[in-house]
Parts: sequence; C-alpha cells; structure tokens
Amino acid sequence: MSRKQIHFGAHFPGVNNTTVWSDPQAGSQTDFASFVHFAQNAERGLMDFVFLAEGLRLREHRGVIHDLDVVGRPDTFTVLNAIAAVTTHLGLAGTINTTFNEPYELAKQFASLDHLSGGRAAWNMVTTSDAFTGENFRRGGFLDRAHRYERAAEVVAVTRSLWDSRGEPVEHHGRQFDVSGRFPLPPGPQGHPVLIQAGDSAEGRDFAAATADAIFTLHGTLEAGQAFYADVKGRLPRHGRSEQDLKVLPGVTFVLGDTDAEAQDTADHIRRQQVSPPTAIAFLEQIWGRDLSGYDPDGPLPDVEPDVDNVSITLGRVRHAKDPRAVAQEWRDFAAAGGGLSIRQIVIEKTGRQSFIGSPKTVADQMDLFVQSNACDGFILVPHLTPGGLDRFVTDVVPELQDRGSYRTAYPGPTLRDHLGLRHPHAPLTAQESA
Ligand SMILES: Cc1cc2nc3c(=O)[nH]c(=O)nc-3n(C[C@H](O)[C@H](O)[C@H](O)COP(=O)(O)O)c2cc1C
Repeated sequence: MSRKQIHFGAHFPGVNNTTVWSDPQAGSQTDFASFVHFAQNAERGLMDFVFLAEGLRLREHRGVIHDLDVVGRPDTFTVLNAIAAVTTHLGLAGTINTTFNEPYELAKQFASLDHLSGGRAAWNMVTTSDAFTGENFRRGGFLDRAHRYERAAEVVAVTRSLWDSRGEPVEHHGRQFDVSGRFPLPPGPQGHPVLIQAGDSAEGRDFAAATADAIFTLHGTLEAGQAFYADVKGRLPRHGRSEQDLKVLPGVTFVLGDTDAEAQDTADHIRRQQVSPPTAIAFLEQIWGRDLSGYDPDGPLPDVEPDVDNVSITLGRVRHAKDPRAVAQEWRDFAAAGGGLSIRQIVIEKTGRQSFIGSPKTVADQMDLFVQSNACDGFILVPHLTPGGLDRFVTDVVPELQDRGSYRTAYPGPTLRDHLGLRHPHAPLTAQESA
C-alpha cells in the first residue's frame, strides 16, 4: 500500500510569538524581496502553499506594542497577487476575517487571486472577535461568540453563490446580510478557492467540518493530534462529507542541527531569544493581570495571586482559556519540581511550542510518524526567521521525506486543489465560457 502523503504550508513569519525579528540573520519583514525569497523556497520544496496570518491590530501590553509583534505587514491580497507573479505552482493562502469584511468584496478579491494565479488561491477564514481589534473598524466587539460563527457561515454561503453565479443575478437575504446583484467574474480555475478554517472551539470545529477544505490547528503532540484528528474527521459525515474532504494541518515549529544535540542547543538559544527578560515579565503579567514590573525575571514567581478581573492588561489576540489562578498554581508546582526555577525559565518552558527538534533525519522520522499515525495530514511550518527560515528544511528534510516515499517529487497538477488532493467543486469552464 502506498504511504500517506505529507502536505506542507509555509507560514511567513510574524503575527505570532515565535518570530525573532531581532536576530542578526533576520531580514526585512516588508521588502518584497523577503516574500520572494520565502515563497520561492517553499516552491523549491514543492510545498502546497505559502501562508499569511493576519494581525489586524498590533497587540499592546500595558500601552506599548508587544515586544514580539512585527511592526510592518503589507496588505495580504497585494502580497499574494505579487507572489503569484514570481511562482508557478505554489498555493497562496491569506488569512482574512469574516467579522469585519463584506462577502461581495471578499468573493471578488479571492476570485481575482484565483484567476490571476491560475487556480492557487486559499482563504483562511478567521472569526476575529475582540473589541480592541474591532475598534480599527469603528465597530468594536459588535458580535458575540455564537453570532461570529453564524456570520462566518453566511459569509461563506454568499461568497459561494457569487463564485458560482456565472453572470446570473444573485439574491441573498439572511440574518447578517442582504446581497442583491450580479457578480462580475466567471468561476476561477478552482471553482472555489480552497477554504481553511482556524478556530478550535466546538463551534469552530463544526464550521470546519461543514465548510472547510483544511483546518489549521495548534494541537502539536502526537496524542493531542490524534484526538483532534479523530474528532474533526468524525464530524464530517454529519455534513455529507468524507475524510479526504478536510485536511488537518497543525502549525508547528522546527529546529535543525547536524546532530540532535546541536539542534537542541540551537533550540535553547532560540527560546531565550523569544523570551527576553522583559517578555518573560510581560507573559507573567498576562496571566497575573497585574503590573509585575518590579519583579526580577531571574527570580522566583510572585507570591501575590492573579487579579482575575483585570482583563485589559494585554490588548489584541491573546487567548487564556484557563482560570489564571489554576495556571498560577500549576506554574508554582512546576517551579518547585524543577528545584526553584526562575520566572524566565518557567515562561520559556511553559509557553514554548517547539515541535520538532533534531537532525534532518530525526525531524523527517518524527513528522512522518505523525502523518502515518493519523495525528494530522501535514503541517503548517512556522519558521522563526524572515526570510531564510525555511531554507535548510527544504534542502535537508524534504529529500529525507522523499526517500521514505511520503512526499511528492513533483507537483501533481497546476492548482492548489490538485496539490491537496481535493475535489474541484465544479467542472472546469468550457472553452467558450472562459473566452
Ligand atoms: C491555529 C490558529 C490560527 C489562527 N490564526 C489567526 C490569525 O492569523 N488571525 C486572526 O485574527 N485570528 C486567528 N486565529 C483566531 C481564530 O480565528 C478565532 O478567532 C479564535 O481561535 C477563537 O475562535 P474559537 O473559539 O473557535 O477557537 C487563529 C486560531 C487558531 C486556532
């Protein structure tokens, strides 16, 4: 039996807690040359798509820009259309929220990207919720949780009917939108651009099972991955869909070295770069909800309890599902078990998401194990450096996976749906229709 094939998305650094923009090897976050370098390397590695996350508003911590945020992210559609011109097969995935955008505009932007790129567009649908971000759009937090997914589902329904309309009038009257008119573009080469969903709640998973072609997740361990995979794939039949219709792609980091020991040393160095002494205190303040600037990052955890009512110390995309008092206790126990770890050491250990560390062979073995044992269908690779963070992975890990028979040696077709092994929602246009 042939081996299950691994899929890769390539996450352009920035908009997360892993990018080390201050590293001497880091290049520009805004020059087009950085995007070209990164995308062309992903394509050299025969990856499915390049991926842009969305940071709609720079996070603020106690009134200043969060230390780890990259200031400078050009517009997603502009960047992806430009990358289309310097690549030939690579998919182009943009994260665009369904909360602050209108379906007609989105349908046009993604259909345009699909046409201009010859069928390579993908939309990562996020439901960005917080009021702080909403202020950039004059709306604040205008939708509650349940309505966010209701609105997202309606956005997708409207965009799909616009993509499918072939010049016929479209009438939609729903709870969130009234849209009436004709769509100016014929269906793109993929019929519908690939839809990705990122959101982890039960509502988010159901939304993915009903509508998405891929789900971007954070479940990085083998066991958590297998449980998540079984959960979301198990939701598909309820929506009349089968296992192949939804790819599970966790976002993962990787650190390579000539030997496993060398990679581990590099990984430790990167973690210290990611969690500088001021960042360690900022993370702690996010949990404690208090000003802890008087504490020594190399000293012990504070004795005071978290202020559970102070939710505004950090503004922007942060999610703390757990009760801060429970986290504080967990961290205290962890510090004691480690023989009295410092604040910075604890933050380094507890907030780390370094998924694959080792020689190219070790990393290839581990990734292959995840895919073959149904913890996922592939990965969205999240390098920490712009723009060269993927280079060594492509040169050294990709051939290892090819040798194992788990990774392609050529692109299977021209469109992103071909790369991901997804059905095209509609037959391609006739020659007359596309003329
Ligand atoms: C893996 C992952 C990646 C995400 N990426 C983004 C992003 O780039 N931009 C954004 O605004 N929200 C992003 N989100 C946030 C989600 O869209 C959503 O708002 C959040 O997860 C809350 O929804 P949930 O309760 O269903 O998880 C991401 C979420 C996940 C799980």
